[in-house]
Amino acid sequence: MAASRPHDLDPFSDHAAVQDEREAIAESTLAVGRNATLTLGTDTVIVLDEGLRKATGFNCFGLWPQRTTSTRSIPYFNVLWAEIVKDDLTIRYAKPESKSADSPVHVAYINYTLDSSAYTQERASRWVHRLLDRAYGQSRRNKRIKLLINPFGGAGKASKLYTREIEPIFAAARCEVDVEHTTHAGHAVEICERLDINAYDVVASASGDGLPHECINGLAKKPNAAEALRKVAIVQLPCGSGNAMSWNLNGTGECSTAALCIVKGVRTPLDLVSVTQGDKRTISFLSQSLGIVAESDLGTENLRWMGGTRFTFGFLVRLLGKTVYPCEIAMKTAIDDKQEIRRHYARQMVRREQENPLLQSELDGPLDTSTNLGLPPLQYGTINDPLPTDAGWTPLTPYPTLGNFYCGNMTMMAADMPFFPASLPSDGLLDLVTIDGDIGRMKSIGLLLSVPKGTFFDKDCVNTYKVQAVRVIPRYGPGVEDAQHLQHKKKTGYFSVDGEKMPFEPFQLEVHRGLGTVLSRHVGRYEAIGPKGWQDIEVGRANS
Ligand SMILES: Nc1ncnc2c1ncn2[C@@H]1O[C@H](COP(=O)(O)OP(=O)(O)OP(=O)(O)O)[C@@H](O)[C@H]1O
Repeated sequence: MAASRPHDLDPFSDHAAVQDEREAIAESTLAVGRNATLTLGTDTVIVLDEGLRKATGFNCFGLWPQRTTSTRSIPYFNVLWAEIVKDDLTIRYAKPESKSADSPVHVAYINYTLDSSAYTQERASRWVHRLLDRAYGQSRRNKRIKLLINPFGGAGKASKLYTREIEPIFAAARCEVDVEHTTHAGHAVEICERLDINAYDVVASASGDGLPHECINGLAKKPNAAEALRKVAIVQLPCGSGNAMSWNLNGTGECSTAALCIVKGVRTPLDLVSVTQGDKRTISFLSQSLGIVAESDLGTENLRWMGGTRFTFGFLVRLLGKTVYPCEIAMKTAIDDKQEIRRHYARQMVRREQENPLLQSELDGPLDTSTNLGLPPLQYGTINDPLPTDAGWTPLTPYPTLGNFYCGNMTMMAADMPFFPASLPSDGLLDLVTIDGDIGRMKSIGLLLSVPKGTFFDKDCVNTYKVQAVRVIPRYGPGVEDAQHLQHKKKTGYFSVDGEKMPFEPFQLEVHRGLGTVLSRHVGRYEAIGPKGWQDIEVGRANS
């Protein structure tokens, strides 16, 4: 039989390769006691242990104990750490509390005593090495984390959530954590402005999206801002009400699962946006809104007692009132057609697949040293400069019946709120949506309901663009006489950046490709499904 032929007689057999493969298989399994083995599988560690086979009751005749399985598999993603101390091999892992996709996790472990022979110890130590290689892949081990807790975040629960759900995961993963509580608004900006960027890999905020926004702006104030934003990854442990950063990068609103995702997170460059107003430059990572979204959030602070429903309530009140927010808008547009936006998304996703095995240093690209590592200069000037006339800029155009101006740099604005399905972390483009405020009421309500269903992008009344820069001049609010004739003259206005209230005055946005760094579950993409139909678009692999 061919299978039993010695390999040296088989002209098609590569003896060395077969031998290597046999050794690899033998090396991947470790005997840990008389009745137990640990095997490095494709995606999981397989634990085969007769001791796991427990009697759990009796069969229908009540005679024989029923047996459970003697195997268990632990996904590499969930393995937090493995080590041998004296003769004890311990693997600590994050165990989901239920089978639901967004289940919280808690730390669990398996432990075996090895025989103390030099041979076993050496083999086991090699095996642990290989397990950790697989468990961490491209992700950095023993991350050094500066952890900021907003004690008022998440209705005051952030400190408790940290102690109960987050700290045990970081401790089990052997991360070095330096905790600091913020004592006032703007404290995270001060901490990050002073941060020693060589001492930490990550700044994590146990908070809503407000603290990550402050952290980015703190790093942006350093004289070596570009270097700091490149070196230190900004992440969120979801303790607020929206938690968009965590939903986009880790696909979870659970603190413990987010902690696991940070332990295993890979560095991903993130586009950041400069917002100029007057003489001030603010950096944004998530969204910029004017009109109905900004007002539903910032204009309903007096309704905080309503919890999360205050946003929907504010939205409906303004929709039903057909509120309009007249503005003048000029934009530097890159793509203004929905099918082209889908094609762009498909191309970028193919590119991500191809670049996945690349080293992180290659993914980041070279750092621009022409600015002495400070913030990049503004290519289109500030709001105070004359409107650029470069190709691609539209003239300043009146939008007399605008209902919503909404720019997004991430897909999800909160759980079940995929307002920007085509957004990508580092395509160098912002996703802009404009909607008229005078559309019919039924249409408006349908629009609101279409967001969680994922059909918002395809609605005819939703205008979508990919832009590099935008200038907006509100023509409503205090001191604007020409708003008088409008159906609902507004006494004031709201402009929101990353959910934070900004002065209500003209502004200009400019995106900086990959200026920031975050940790994500998958290299270079969000945990989102993308605009409907993008998978059906053929994009050439070679020229993608
Ligand atoms: N000790 C503190 N006292 C008062 N304000 C603080 C303190 N620490 C942080 N802040 C401010 O709280 C604001 C909101 O924080 P954050 O977004 O993290 O939490 P949240 O409001 O619970 O979440 P969400 O924005 O999702 O509702 C931030 O802008 C920050 O400046």
